Amino acid sequence: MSARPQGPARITVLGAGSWGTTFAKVLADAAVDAGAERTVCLWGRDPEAVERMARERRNERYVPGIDLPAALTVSSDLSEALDGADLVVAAIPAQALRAQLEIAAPAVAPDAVVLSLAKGLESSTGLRMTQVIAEVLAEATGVPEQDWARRTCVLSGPNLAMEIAREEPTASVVAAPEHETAAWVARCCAAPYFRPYTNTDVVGTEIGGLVKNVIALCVGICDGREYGDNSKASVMTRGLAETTRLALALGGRTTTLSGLSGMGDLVATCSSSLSRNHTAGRLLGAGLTLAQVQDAMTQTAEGIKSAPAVLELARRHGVDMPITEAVVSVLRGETPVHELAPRLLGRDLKSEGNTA
Ligand SMILES: NC(=O)C1=CN([C@@H]2O[C@H](COP(=O)(O)OP(=O)(O)OC[C@H]3O[C@@H](n4cnc5c(N)ncnc54)[C@H](O)[C@@H]3O)[C@@H](O)[C@H]2O)C=CC1
Ligand SMILES: O=C(CO)COP(=O)(O)O
Repeated sequence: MSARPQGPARITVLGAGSWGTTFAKVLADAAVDAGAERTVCLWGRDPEAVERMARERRNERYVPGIDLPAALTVSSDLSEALDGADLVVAAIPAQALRAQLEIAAPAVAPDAVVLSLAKGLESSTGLRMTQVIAEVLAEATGVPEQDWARRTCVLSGPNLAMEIAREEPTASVVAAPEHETAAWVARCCAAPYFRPYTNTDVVGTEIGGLVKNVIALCVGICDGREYGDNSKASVMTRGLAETTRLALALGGRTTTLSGLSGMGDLVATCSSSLSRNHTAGRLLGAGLTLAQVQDAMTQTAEGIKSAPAVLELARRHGVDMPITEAVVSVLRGETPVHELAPRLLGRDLKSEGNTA
């Protein structure tokens, strides 16, 4: 692929929830900071909500109290939003991405770079989001899937949207199959309060981001049961071990999992009351049923839908993921939350030596 434009570029963010809105702000602030001729458009599917955003210059539902940058435009018209976009950012929840992208695909330029922000597996196929994106765009445009795969990247890291919206200092990772692509995308989103690192490990970066949601559900359950820090640190550490096993089996790298998009994101999500996955777990741990938790949640907790797909993927690759397995069993109503700890601690002792 040739170098992406150093000069003018048009960026479109699809999805005006908490992360899409926040990341659009990052991109717009980054362009102003760099003095670059980049335009950033945020697309949302609800025309009324988008009109309100345009009028009030805020997205009060998802990022309350945050002013949108003057340079950011908003639209609910897909063709207008995507017209001429060099970089298309997908900030749509994992289970909705395929259907939405199928609608958007005819308006996506055949040489665009696509960046996925979602942290989930598609439950019907077990595919990662970069795989879904390449598959859908190949089907719609006739450009071969491997060409889209080369231009499809992921951004992941300890990135709780609300903290970034408040411009609290944060680091992240952009992973792309080719370093040049990752570096271009990183330049597009490097803002005074947001520092992207780059790598070429798309698989490891995606797996770290999506499995930590499942581990955060388990840590949330510990909080709901009022267990202390030993329990939570044990789940986080062993959670990282099983995440790393899965990532390596799929071709990811250990260094990715010990970095920002592995350990970094796990620590942030499992420690924060801002995390929707942690919150969902805490409510389960406090005794709510899954249906009650889902009713109580107003934003996406990806781990709930992704957990069974993660387990299925792990089984297909012969990877042992006991925490994920236990969380899935709780979600299916097979293991009551008070039996989660005995289930995990009562497993056969193995001679794992210093790998633990
Ligand atoms: N909020 C956060 O702190 C972070 C979220 N993420 C990931 O970003 C992805 C998006 O999540 P959030 O923005 O947080 O979710 P959210 O729950 O805040 O918002 C979801 C947005 O997606 C829209 N949406 C839902 N279904 C849609 C469809 N079929 N077509 C178009 N739009 C649709 C909703 O209208 C809403 O605007 C998730 O995969 C999440 O794991 C990643 C890092 C940080
Ligand atoms: O991915 C996130 C932080 O990096 C956000 O986590 P939640 O989706 O659990 O809020």
